[in-house]
Amino acid sequence: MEPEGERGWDPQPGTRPRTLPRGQDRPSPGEEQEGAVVGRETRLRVVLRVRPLTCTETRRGDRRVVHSLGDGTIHVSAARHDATFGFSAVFDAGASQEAVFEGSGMRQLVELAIDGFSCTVFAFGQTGSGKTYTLMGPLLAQSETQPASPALLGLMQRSFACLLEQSRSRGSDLALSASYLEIYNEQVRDLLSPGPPCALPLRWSKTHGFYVENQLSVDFESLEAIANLLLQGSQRRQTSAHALNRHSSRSHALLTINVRSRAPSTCPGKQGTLCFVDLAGSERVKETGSSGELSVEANNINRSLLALGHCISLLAKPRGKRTHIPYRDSKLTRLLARSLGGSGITLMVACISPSSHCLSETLSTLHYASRARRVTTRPLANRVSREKLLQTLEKEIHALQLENLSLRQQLCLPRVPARSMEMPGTPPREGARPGWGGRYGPAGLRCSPVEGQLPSQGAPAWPSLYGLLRDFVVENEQLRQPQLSPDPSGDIPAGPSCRTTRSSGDGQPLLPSARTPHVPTSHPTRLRQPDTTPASGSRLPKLPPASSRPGCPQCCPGPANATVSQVLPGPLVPQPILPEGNMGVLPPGQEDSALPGSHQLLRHPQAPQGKRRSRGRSRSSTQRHLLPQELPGPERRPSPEGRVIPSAPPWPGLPEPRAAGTIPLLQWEEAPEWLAEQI
Ligand SMILES: Nc1ncnc2c1ncn2[C@@H]1O[C@H](COP(=O)(O)OP(=O)(O)OP(=O)(O)O)[C@@H](O)[C@H]1O
Repeated sequence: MEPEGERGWDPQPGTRPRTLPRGQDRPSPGEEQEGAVVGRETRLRVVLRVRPLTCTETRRGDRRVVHSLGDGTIHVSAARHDATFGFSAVFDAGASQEAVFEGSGMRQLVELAIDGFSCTVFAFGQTGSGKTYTLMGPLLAQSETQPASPALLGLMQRSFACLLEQSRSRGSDLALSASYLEIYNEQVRDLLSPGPPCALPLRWSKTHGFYVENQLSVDFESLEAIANLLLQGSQRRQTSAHALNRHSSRSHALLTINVRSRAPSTCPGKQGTLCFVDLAGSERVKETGSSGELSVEANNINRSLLALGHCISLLAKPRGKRTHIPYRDSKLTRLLARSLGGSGITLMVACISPSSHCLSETLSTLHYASRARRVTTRPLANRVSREKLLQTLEKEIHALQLENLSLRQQLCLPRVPARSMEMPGTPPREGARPGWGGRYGPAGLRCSPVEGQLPSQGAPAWPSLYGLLRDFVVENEQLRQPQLSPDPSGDIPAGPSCRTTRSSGDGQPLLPSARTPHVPTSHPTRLRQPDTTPASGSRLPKLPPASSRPGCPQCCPGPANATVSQVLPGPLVPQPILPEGNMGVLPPGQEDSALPGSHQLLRHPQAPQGKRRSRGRSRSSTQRHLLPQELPGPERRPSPEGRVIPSAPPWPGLPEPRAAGTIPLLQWEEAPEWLAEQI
């Protein structure tokens, strides 16, 4: 029995890292986060899973050389090897998937992610040792013919279910999104974006460490949606058959769930992540019979695992004696930097085969895992304060103004319409129609701060900032439409209120079931616009401000909801996907302001552009958005194939209160008249 404290972060309720009051126990500069911190030195938790002997191993007459002794210890007995290893938990060949989920502490990890921590679980071991099976169940093998039996579902699916269940039972309103990438031959590739895989840049920022630029994030609200994302992303992952595994993963895969709580305006919001890392297995080319491309892959896999092992050995030393940790030696170690040595909470699942044939690899995994148990992190919960959110919104507005201006220049339109460049708080000019300032300022809702100023306590600027932001986004969308997808029918060129998904038949079968329902062309949100062709010849349909779009009484939940959900392309809050080590995800809470250009969320360059879907947040819906590059210079835009389409606005978690009479909520029949008036 190992002493208390040697078991890694304890999965028992009540002994989890505590959240301290703000300002107490300040973290080191690189780790500074908004709001509460924990910062207590916490060991990685390492559990071991032994898979059963495979048919091939049994046929070959291999002997079992590992035996669980109970109480977290395992004994290896072979001719020249006799050793015992201790772990936080050991799951023998007979252990069910459920037992692994419950016994590994995975459930507690999910709760910690909801509490705002950056949590990581990664599986490692030799090829064919059961890593993918432990994390995902027999996902790929069975999906071709039939779905996996519920009893075989892995840690991932069980965690998704637990997350959604917890979210419901706590009554908390969680915004969930997922990103999924692989590191294949030292290239980081997005598994959720459509089209052929292309390498994404892995960058570093002084304040936020390593992050993947332009990674796609997909919102989800149901188990079915996230399970589909997992399945379809995994089908895009590189796999091959070799002598030891018919479905061998040739890349390291990182699936990250961002958990953002929509806290009331008075409290800071929590932003946690839950990252699943399915490492490719180490392999001896002689054993697997790999040659050609397979052996190149094997070399890259082994090299990155070696780099990981090296980092772990150095991290296992006491903090005071640690030298430089060479995270930069591989993409994998860069992305895991935060989980291993930073402020995350990490669970490692070591997987081994019991076969005598795999003895040396098994011993190597066991030594590796034992070392990892000495690694410590200082978990920090991520909080985002109102002030930070306001700053983000202001940056966002500024960026949108610039983008708007640039689009107008490209379209040879009048430089700036008076209303669109007014900042909240700017007094209206004599005789001018109420513009942004008028609609959202004193006469409308509440005063917003001028740039660089934070609102004083009790005078919240959110609604006006959100409204302003949203209107800029809508206007940008309108400006982009004529350039990007002229619609010869004269209909609104698929504005943000009528999104459709790329159908599975258009050569981009990605994630069909994970999306919001298609909005039929007859849906009232699909407005017809008067012809507003400008002198340049481009069509420039004008839409009413976002807030005034009529809702559909049949399928939109309510006026406020309808207004918001039909117009805006993005989800609630900026969802950058960068991280420092933690699976390529920036420490939540730092993301937004951290990244150059991350103030603006863009839909994926390759996203469908012809039609768009309604943003109704149906239970099984997903929305996709992407971290931008810097604004808005043409040289930073993706190629025509992957051009930047309208920015998805950051949508704060709080429902925006609209002052009665400021922006009319119209019945559908009243819309044309109101539109005409506006135009
Ligand atoms: N606990 C288990 N119970 C039953 N079958 C298992 C178990 N673990 C693994 N297997 C089976 O062993 C085979 C190899 O498993 P898996 O693909 O998960 O290995 P892996 O470690 O991910 O390999 P690679 O590194 O090559 O991707 C699969 O056929 C899987 O179904």
